[in-house]
Amino acid sequence: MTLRTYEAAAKGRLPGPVWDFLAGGSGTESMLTAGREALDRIRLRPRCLVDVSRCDPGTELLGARLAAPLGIAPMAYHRLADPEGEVATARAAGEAGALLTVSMFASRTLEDIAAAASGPLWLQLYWLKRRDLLADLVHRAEAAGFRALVLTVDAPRVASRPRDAANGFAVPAGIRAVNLSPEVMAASHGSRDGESAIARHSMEQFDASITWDDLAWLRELTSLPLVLKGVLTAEDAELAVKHGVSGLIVSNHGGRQLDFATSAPECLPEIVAAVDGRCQVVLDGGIRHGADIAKALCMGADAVLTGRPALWGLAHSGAEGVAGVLRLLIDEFEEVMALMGAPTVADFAPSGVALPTCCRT
Ligand SMILES: Cc1cc2nc3c(=O)[nH]c(=O)nc-3n(C[C@H](O)[C@H](O)[C@H](O)COP(=O)(O)O)c2cc1C
Ligand SMILES: CC(C)CC(=O)C(=O)O
Repeated sequence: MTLRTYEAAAKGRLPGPVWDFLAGGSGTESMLTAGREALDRIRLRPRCLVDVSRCDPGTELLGARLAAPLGIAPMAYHRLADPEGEVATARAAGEAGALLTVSMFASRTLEDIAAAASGPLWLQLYWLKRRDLLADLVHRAEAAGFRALVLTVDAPRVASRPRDAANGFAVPAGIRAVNLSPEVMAASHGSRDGESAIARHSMEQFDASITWDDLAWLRELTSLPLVLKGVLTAEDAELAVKHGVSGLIVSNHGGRQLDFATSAPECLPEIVAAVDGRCQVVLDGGIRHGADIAKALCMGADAVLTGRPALWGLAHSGAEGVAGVLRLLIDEFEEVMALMGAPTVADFAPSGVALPTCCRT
């Protein structure tokens, strides 16, 4: 199996509009390829005659032990891909020793997901106008043993996504964001020609007025570490550190938000430099090979997240498929460690990559 096989199988199994929702991007879809192209242009600089008879891909992220610097990005509605949804994903992530970031729009309850998980869980949030619902989710996540909160900051609204608009995409009946009340999620359902219900829902329910000052409200609610997802500039990284965040996820939202943005791998070096070790940094978007993990680590990331490949695995064969996808990435990473002369994650340094000009600070 390769990731391509999982992808082809998922495409074959899922209804067209669901596939388009998973695979699609915003605007001209320029960002579906931009990050990938940047990653491909980064070349690895291996060292030789290093003892790599034992390679250990293990690491720690926000205090949690991981089998490799790898996690699953938050994605809404895993039940679109498999009836067990996030429960299957959590089992697989635990088995592989990978982090799972659960979307606020998960289609299984936080408690069921936590019961199936044997590895660390983070909860992702969009800032809803209904702060009482955010507070409730945060308290439930704490009680269920989630280890961190991820606030997605690149989506004051869901961007225009031509495929979803053309399909009049709506969340199918029978699949729900079960951690939120049906009234608040109603706009996500019910197809209308030429309009994405996901986008309509975000305009109705997301609070687009929040600013850095509002983070204090979230921080006072909980002692869980706060991670911001979607930061793409050194300026915002600096502000995030000043506001006491524990981590940043450098991300273009898988090409689904700002079209023509600088891509996440291009921004990573400037963000790592700005942060200067004051919080952890994770790269997200287009991670499709173990070598991508190595490249991210050399540029100073602590870990990476993969998104769509996990859903391809889930659509292919449920928990087994997700575990297969994670295993592929981790096995490839281990091989890259050996061939790079980097027996531990700490051995990946800036000298391990030749960066194209687009990725230089
Ligand atoms: C179907 C789908 C649903 C997503 N849902 C969310 C979400 O609920 N919250 C969020 O912060 N990001 C969401 N994302 C973005 C991912 O977290 C991640 O940034 C992106 O998928 C990474 O790129 P990749 O798919 O190329 O690995 C979603 C992405 C996809 C493909
Ligand atoms: C339900 C959506 C808001 C989930 C999302 O973030 C996405 O589709 O990119």
